[in-house]
Amino acid sequence: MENQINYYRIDRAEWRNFYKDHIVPLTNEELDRIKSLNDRISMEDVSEVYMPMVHLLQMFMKNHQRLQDDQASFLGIKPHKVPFILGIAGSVAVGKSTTARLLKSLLSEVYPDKKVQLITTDGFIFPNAVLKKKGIMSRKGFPESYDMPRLIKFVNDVKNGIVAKAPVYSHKVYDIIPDEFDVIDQPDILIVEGINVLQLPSHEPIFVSDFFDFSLYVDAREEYIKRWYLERFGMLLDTAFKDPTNYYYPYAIGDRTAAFKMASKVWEDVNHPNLHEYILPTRNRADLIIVKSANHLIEELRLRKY
Ligand SMILES: Nc1ncnc2c1ncn2[C@@H]1O[C@H](COP(=O)(O)OP(=O)(O)OP(=O)(O)O)[C@@H](O)[C@H]1O
Ligand SMILES: CC(C)(CO)[C@@H](O)C(=O)NCCC(=O)O
Repeated sequence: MENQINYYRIDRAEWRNFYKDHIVPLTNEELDRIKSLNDRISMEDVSEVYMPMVHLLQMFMKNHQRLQDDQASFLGIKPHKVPFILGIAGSVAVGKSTTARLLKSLLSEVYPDKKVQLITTDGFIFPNAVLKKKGIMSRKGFPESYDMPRLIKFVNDVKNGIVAKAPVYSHKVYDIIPDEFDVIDQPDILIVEGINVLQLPSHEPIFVSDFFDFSLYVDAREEYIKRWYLERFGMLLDTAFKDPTNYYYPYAIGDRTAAFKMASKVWEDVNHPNLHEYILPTRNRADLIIVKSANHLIEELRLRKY
C-alpha cells in the first residue's frame, strides 16, 4: 500500500485480501444472477474487488445509522430511517452504470432485508427541446445542461423520506422520455450515478454530494474510455438498424466507417473537453477511486484517508 496525500493507493493483489474472512461469499446461483447483468463482467472482479468494497460500505452504513440515531437522541426526537446515499462519478462511458448496477445487485444479495434503489443523473439533463431553446444542444453533459435545482430537490426529498420521482433519459432516443420516471420510495440505500455527481454547481448554495454518505469515482486512461465509448456506439448501431425511431438508425443503415468517424468526433469535441474541464477535477473529492485497466478489470483502488 502506497501512502499518497490524502489517499491510500492499494493495488488489486492487496485489496482482494482485505476483510476476506468477514464476508459471506455469494452462492453460485447469486453469482449467475449477477452475471446476467452484463455477461462481460468479470466474476474475479466481483469476488476480489467488489466484495471487499461491499464490506467497506457496510462499515460506512453502520456508522451512518449510528450517527443518525445519536443525533435523534441529542435532539430528543424519534430515531427514523435515513437513506444511505452512494454517489458514483466518472467520465462518459467509463462504466459508471455497469458498476452501479453491479453494486445494487451485490448489496441486494448480501443484505436481502434492505431496499436498494438506483438512479442516474442523466435523467436530470434538460430535454432536447429545452437544450435547443437554450442553444446548448452541443453541450449535453456539461454542467449547464442539467437541471441542478431539480436534482438537489430530488436527493433532499429522498433523504427526508418523501417519495421522489427521477426523470428517465434514453441513449437510444437520445432524449428524456416524457412522463417516464423512476420512483424512489424510502430506500435503505440509494445509488446515484452520473458524470456530475461530485460537481460544485455555481448557482446553488448546496451540492448534490452534500447528501452523499459515500462516493466512488470510476477512473481509467482516456484512450481506454474512448475505446469503450466507440464499442458501445457499435452496440447501439447493431440494435438500431431495425428500428427507424432509434436516434442511431440513420447511422446504423449508413456507412459504418463514416458513423464511427462521427462518433469519434463527438468524443473529441464534447466528451473529451467535458472530462478534462468538469469531470476529472472532481476525482479527488471521492471517498474511493477505482482504476480500471484496458479490459475493464480493476487494477488499483485509492481510498481516501480523511
Ligand atoms: N466491468 C465491465 N466489464 C465489461 N464491460 C463493461 C464493464 N463496465 C462497462 N462496460 C462496458 O463499457 C461501456 C460503457 O459502460 P457504461 O454504459 O456502464 O458507462 P457509463 O459510465 O454509465 O456511461 P454514460 O455516462 O454514457 O451513461 C458499455 O458498453 C458497457 O457494457
Ligand atoms: C448523456 C450523457 C451526457 C451522459 O451519460 C452522454 O452519454 C452524452 O450523451 N454525451 C453527449 C455527447 C454524446 O453523444 O456522447
